[in-house]
Amino acid sequence: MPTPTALISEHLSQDPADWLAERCGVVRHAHDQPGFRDELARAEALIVRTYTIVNDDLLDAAPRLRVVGRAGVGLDNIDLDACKRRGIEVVYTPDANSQAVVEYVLGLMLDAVRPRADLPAIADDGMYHTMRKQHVGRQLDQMTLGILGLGRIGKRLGKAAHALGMNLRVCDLLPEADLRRDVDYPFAFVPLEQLLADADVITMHVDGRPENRHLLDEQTLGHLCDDALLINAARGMLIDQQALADWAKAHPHARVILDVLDPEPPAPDEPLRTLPNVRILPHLASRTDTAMDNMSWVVHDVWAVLEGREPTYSALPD
Ligand SMILES: NC(=O)C1=CN([C@@H]2O[C@H](COP(=O)(O)OP(=O)(O)OC[C@H]3O[C@@H](n4cnc5c(N)ncnc54)[C@H](O)[C@@H]3O)[C@@H](O)[C@H]2O)C=CC1
Ligand SMILES: O=C(O)C(=O)COP(=O)(O)O
Repeated sequence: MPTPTALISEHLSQDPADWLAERCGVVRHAHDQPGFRDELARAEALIVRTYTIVNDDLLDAAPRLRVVGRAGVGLDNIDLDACKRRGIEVVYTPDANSQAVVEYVLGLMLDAVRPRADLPAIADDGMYHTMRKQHVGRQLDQMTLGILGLGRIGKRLGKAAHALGMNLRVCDLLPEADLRRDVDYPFAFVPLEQLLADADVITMHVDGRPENRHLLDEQTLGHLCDDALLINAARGMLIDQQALADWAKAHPHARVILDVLDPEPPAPDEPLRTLPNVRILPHLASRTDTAMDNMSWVVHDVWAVLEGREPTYSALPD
């Protein structure tokens, strides 16, 4: 076969990129830089992460494309139907960053109930004793965790949270029996509204399918406890941000941690930016060296498709 070209439009670790370059042409060109469409016109493979929007408009400019590799998990930036219609395979890396997300969310929870990282250095003995009086935290084993979405990430997080003694509530679209088959720890399976009402900490791990847009809106947010801690490290589009800002303003004892927003980065006038009980983080959940490498090995499946072999992980239904 003539040597195909793979176009890499976002970060990819060096070793996987080198591995692919030993097999085919590799071009790195950022999706938001001039000249991207010219490279796209020559590419048989496109390797993306979160921010390259693969829709009809992009695919119209990619007549030779045979495979899109998503280095990562979320597929909401890729129009799977459009790819399928054109016979373009989509491959991705399920579970490549689950552990990174779990450790990140656990860290956020631990720090929220008992802050350590931001404590000032001890200046004198008076401050030493004052700090001991002031900094009394809470324990996770006294809390209920609501996991919205018991998929790959949610299941691992549930295991860790159970090991720490947390009481678990779970909401998922899948049948309860299917979920229980995959986990060996106890949880209560509840509807969304009950999960929001019962939990001290709510963590979101559902996917960004279009129907999930504004899953948390003014109505559903109204079920949260006044002092809830809400963490979203899944997708920004899951939450109506104006409704969340209104809710956070009205509930000063509640806290919100958002690793993801819609759009990213958030608009300069995004109301959530200025609220003292809202913390915005720049989509960091998957950013460990291990997870970034794991995701980048999507090149294995990209190359499999280019060679006419079955990929290990196809994002397209048969
Ligand atoms: N912030 C970050 O860096 C990262 C974010 N993510 C996001 O996390 C999402 C979840 O990842 P995985 O656990 O691997 O996905 P998954 O597909 O294994 O799990 C998603 C679960 O959510 C459930 N679900 C979907 N819609 C629902 C709804 N409306 N109500 C209740 N349950 C619902 C599904 O049935 C499934 O069990 C990804 O789709 C991605 O968007 C993933 C990795 C890193
Ligand atoms: O895998 C996912 O869904 C992610 O959100 C990972 O984010 P990234 O593409 O590594 O910035």
